Amino acid sequence: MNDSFHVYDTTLRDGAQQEGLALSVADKLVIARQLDGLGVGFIEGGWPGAIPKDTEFFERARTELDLKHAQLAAFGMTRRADLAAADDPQVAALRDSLAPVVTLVAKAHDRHVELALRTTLDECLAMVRDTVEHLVSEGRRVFVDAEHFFNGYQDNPAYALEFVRTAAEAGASLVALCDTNGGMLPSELGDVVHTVIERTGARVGIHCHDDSGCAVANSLIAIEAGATHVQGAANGYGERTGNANLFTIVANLQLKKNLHVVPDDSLAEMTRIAHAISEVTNIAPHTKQPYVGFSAFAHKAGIHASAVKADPMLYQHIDPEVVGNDMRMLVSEMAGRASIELKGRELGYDLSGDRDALSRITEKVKVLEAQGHSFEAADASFELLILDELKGEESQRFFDVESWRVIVEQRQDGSHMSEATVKLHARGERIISVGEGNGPVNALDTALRNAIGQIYPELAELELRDYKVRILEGDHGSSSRTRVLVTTTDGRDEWATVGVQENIVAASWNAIVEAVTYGLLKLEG
Ligand SMILES: CC(=O)SCCNC(=O)CCNC(=O)[C@H](O)C(C)(C)COP(=O)(O)OP(=O)(O)OC[C@H]1O[C@@H](n2cnc3c(N)ncnc32)[C@H](O)[C@@H]1OP(=O)(O)O
Ligand SMILES: CC(=O)C(=O)O
Repeated sequence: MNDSFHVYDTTLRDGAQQEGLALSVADKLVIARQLDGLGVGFIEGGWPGAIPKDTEFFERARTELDLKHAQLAAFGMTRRADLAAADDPQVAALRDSLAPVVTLVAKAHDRHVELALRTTLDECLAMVRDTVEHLVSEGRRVFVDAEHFFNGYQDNPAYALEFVRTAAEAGASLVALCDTNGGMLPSELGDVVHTVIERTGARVGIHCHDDSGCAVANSLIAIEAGATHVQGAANGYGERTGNANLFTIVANLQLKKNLHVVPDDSLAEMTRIAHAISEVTNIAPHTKQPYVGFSAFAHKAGIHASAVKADPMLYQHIDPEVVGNDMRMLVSEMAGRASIELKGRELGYDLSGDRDALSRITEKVKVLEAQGHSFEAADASFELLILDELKGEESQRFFDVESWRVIVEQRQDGSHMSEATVKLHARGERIISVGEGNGPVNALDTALRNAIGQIYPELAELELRDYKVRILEGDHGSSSRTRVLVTTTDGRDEWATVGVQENIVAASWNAIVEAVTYGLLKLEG
């Protein structure tokens, strides 16, 4: 571990303070392994003694975690006022967690000492001193989180500075200055960090919250001002608007500030790690998250695509591969020929030599988007459109639909049932099939699959995974156009198709027919 600069992760403690986030001990162990894979120096596991799951986490970590890079830190408060550190059960729990590092939180803002702790500034400093000395004498490395440091410094700089000196003199390896309320702006925060280092000589870290939207910027400016330890949480998790996003900080330091804070090959795993952690937290990944978001390198505007075709770096601040992400082209009404060419390449079609086909596809996309289609989230429909242009519609028709109909029935017990009939022609046969379902779309899907399943039994593998409806032109009420997006899977891959019609069932039918056509094309190889 590089001790001259620390990346300290607080996902399992401060990140877990996020509304809607509840981690089991098993979840915490999985996340710790992912963070260790990223190469962070410290993982704050939680607050043993205060939260039973966190006590268990540290117990299980001893046998179940084999960390390669990180050391575990146990978080907790200093001794209570008027209690010896050695006699305080909370302090004992930190010691007994056997974590090599203990991070103590203490109040660096005089107003908090008076109103929340209801003690004197001298007693609060003594609480810091005694607890640090006790834990250091027990062989622990101690970090101190100076809670509300920046607001404290604004109100009473003498006390805030004395707080830092006291912690350092007692043996704390560093004092992390916390923007607990998250309201600081970069220039002011940077000046304070600089002054603290100059006036105390202590090793200083930074811990920021994002209430002013500046947590990452504040962390970076603190590091420029001399902080050598940065705290943050995966995906920016945390109470209120969250903690500083550790992934953004790490990528910025490594790629923009030339600070080698994690191994290069681990940085290339960052997108995967960010998404793996989202899976565990069960919080959908933030698509616009810098560096690791699904949209972080997605290009939509035609002008951008035409420049990206010449050199992707004309519209990207880094090569996405460095952080394990991908560049993506989005096809929409904003596409130009370059967007279509690049998207085609992404899907495995070389359209570069066929300017006419590119123009026709671009035009078709614009017309269909104007009618309500959205190809951005329906790659499979776009691919069928390319194939129509390249091979002709006939070549990819596995079946011709003669007609379909569906009824919805409410029964005496209040339950609903739908029944669909589909008539189609495939391989020279006329097939009539019926399907039942809990709704009209389900019934139609079943009827279609029953019909062509007789000829293409492979179709049994396909499954409707997701179904989204959007009413377009809302001012027309029930006569508005409807866009349906359907996601289908064959158990290995997923693909999305789109259907647009005035009638919601017809829109769904179109999306399903495209989904099945695409599925058959895939199965055909
Ligand atoms: C900025 C941050 O995010 S800090 C981390 C905050 N995280 C958490 O609070 C999560 C875990 N917390 C808990 O489980 C509980 O709050 C506990 C176990 C710590 C304390 O629970 P309780 O004893 O019931 O006290 P309660 O939560 O009501 O109040 C906190 C007490 O700690 C005291 N306290 C707060 N900060 C500190 C500190 N840094 N050092 C010493 N005492 C402190 C308060 O004065 C208050 O004392 P009181 O009980 O005499 O009024
Ligand atoms: C310690 C901490 O989480 C804070 O002050 O924000």
